[in-house]
Amino acid sequence: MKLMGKDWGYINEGNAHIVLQLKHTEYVLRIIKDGTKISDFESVQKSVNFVNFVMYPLLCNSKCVQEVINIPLKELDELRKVLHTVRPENRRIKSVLSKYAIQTLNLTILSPKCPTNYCIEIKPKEGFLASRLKPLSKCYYCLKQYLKLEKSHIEEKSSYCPLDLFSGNKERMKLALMNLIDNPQNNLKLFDNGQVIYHANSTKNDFTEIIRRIDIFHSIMQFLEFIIEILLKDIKKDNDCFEDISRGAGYYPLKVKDECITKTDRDQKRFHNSFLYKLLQIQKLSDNINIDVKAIEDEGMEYVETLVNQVQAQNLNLNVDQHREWFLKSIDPVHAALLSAIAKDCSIMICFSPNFLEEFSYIQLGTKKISYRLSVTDLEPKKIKSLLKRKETESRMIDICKNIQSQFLFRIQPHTETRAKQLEAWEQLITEYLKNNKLSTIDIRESQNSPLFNNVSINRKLSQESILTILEDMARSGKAAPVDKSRTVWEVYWHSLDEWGNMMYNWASGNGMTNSVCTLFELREGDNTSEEEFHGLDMNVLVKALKALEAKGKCELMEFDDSQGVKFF
Ligand SMILES: O=P(O)(O)O[C@@H]1[C@@H](OP(=O)(O)O)[C@H](OP(=O)(O)O)[C@H](O)[C@H](OP(=O)(O)O)[C@H]1OP(=O)(O)O
Ligand SMILES: Nc1ncnc2c1ncn2[C@@H]1O[C@H](COP(=O)(O)OP(=O)(O)OP(=O)(O)O)[C@@H](O)[C@H]1O
Repeated sequence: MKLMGKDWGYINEGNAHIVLQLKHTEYVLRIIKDGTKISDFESVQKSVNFVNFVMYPLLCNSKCVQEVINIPLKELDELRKVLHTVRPENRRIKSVLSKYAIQTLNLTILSPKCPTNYCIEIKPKEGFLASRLKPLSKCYYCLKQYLKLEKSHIEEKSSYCPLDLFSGNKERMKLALMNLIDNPQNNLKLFDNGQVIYHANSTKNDFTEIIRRIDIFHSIMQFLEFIIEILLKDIKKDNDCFEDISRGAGYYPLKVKDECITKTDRDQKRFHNSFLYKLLQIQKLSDNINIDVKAIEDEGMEYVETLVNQVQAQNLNLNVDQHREWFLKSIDPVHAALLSAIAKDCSIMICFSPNFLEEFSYIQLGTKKISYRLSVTDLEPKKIKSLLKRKETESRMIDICKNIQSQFLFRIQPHTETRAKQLEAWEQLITEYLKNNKLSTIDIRESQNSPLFNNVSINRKLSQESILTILEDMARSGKAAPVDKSRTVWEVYWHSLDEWGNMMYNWASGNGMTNSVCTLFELREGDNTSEEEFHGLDMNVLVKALKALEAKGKCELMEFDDSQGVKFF
């Protein structure tokens, strides 16, 4: 069948749109999948205006040409039937198509004039560690991998981390892209003249074969350098700046890490005029904004018109730095969070061709000039309720991650580096627990009754043998010592003996107590020390700390008939 008199082909689809290319033209149709609510012309037009006048200018320097098209109902019905056979099964659940479609540039091709067009699509996701996730040191994408695994949406966790891609550090960016190639999921695709040739089920060998077949790059590494160059390029100098990147070679080893690396700023700032940095800035608009989304009652789409009206009434060009900064500062925080949500879910499309075309930017590769265009898709407005959904997803992911982290804690790891991290985590847990409960001893035989070592909520106990391993490790750095020969009862020093001694000495000298005698009872339980950290300290630890102070000549311990005392000098 033809679509509005044109040959067409299926490109791909997401949750909300099916994208069809209109062959021999430079356009695609983004067919809207209708849910319970049928799209009306006015709302589709508002959404298109929002992309044209707000989202696209915020992110790209070129002009966006989206328009609303009316598909004849007869064609739409036929299209639905034909599409059924080409759509992936997991997407077929939504099959009501709107008669209003969005016509826009085909971003998988540079131009229908080029016989060969390639495109890489990257859905980069959130490129920074959101404040709420900092305690876990895991970014949103990496956390969501646990959730996807739990729901069997993926078979294997990806090692891709958006923080690497957005770091501005070229080596880390290569690592990010390599990890995407290894496990692309819905974050990486390659197209050849609009046909997907690399997708979620492809393997790295397929990628090697594709790069060989494309016959532009001499290795995957060189291809990645080409992509990185485009992502970091100063968009203001787009047409006159080119670089020879033909040195690309070598293999960057894939690393496995269990924390997302946040150290980026210095590199990122060097690229403040790049597309990647602009995208990150919009994504970051949501951080540190605490919005009570539940309190917002409307359908949550009014902002679409409000923002377009503001841009038009004030004649703003959001390509221009000053206009953009002013605009972003002046808008409602909820609206800023919505812009951020869109930027966190968009796709970067880089199409390129070995057929040089003057009207496009290019990268010099040895003697070849590779024309390209960088663009973004999926910039449609999101509903306010998607902010709420995200908050809930975050909370679930935090719980899953905490569970996994504590399960990991309960089996002492054999691998030296992992084991060292695990012991460190346990030492911290033990000291904090004892400190909060004003305790100083652990009896290993009774440990199974302690909530510290017996986590009922996840049904995990730490074995007596493992507890001994941890305490022995703490003893090596003077943070614990066995009390008995069988090494079952241990004193744990959440401050070292020296630190305790100094605290008592400072208290005595600060309160005019030097050269006079006070009993250990007064020191430990008297009203004068009730505000001090050593108040209530275990008697054995207190005496040991005073003995260490005595050895330094700063006090003298004394025995009376029925009690002990100390004189500070
Ligand atoms: O927030 P996330 O990470 O769950 O993103 C959703 C995407 O999941 P994924 O990229 O696979 O993690 C999700 O992608 P998929 O459909 O899984 O390919 C959609 O992009 C969804 O957007 P919308 O609600 O349809 O507008 C996205 O939802 P929102 O951007 O509306 O939150
Ligand atoms: N203008 C375009 N030109 C060519 N291909 C496109 C274009 N826009 C989107 N695509 C392709 O179609 C896919 C689906 O489009 P898009 O991401 O816009 O759908 P969506 O349903 O809005 O996504 P989501 O699931 O994130 O809501 C994209 O991942 C991309 O591969």
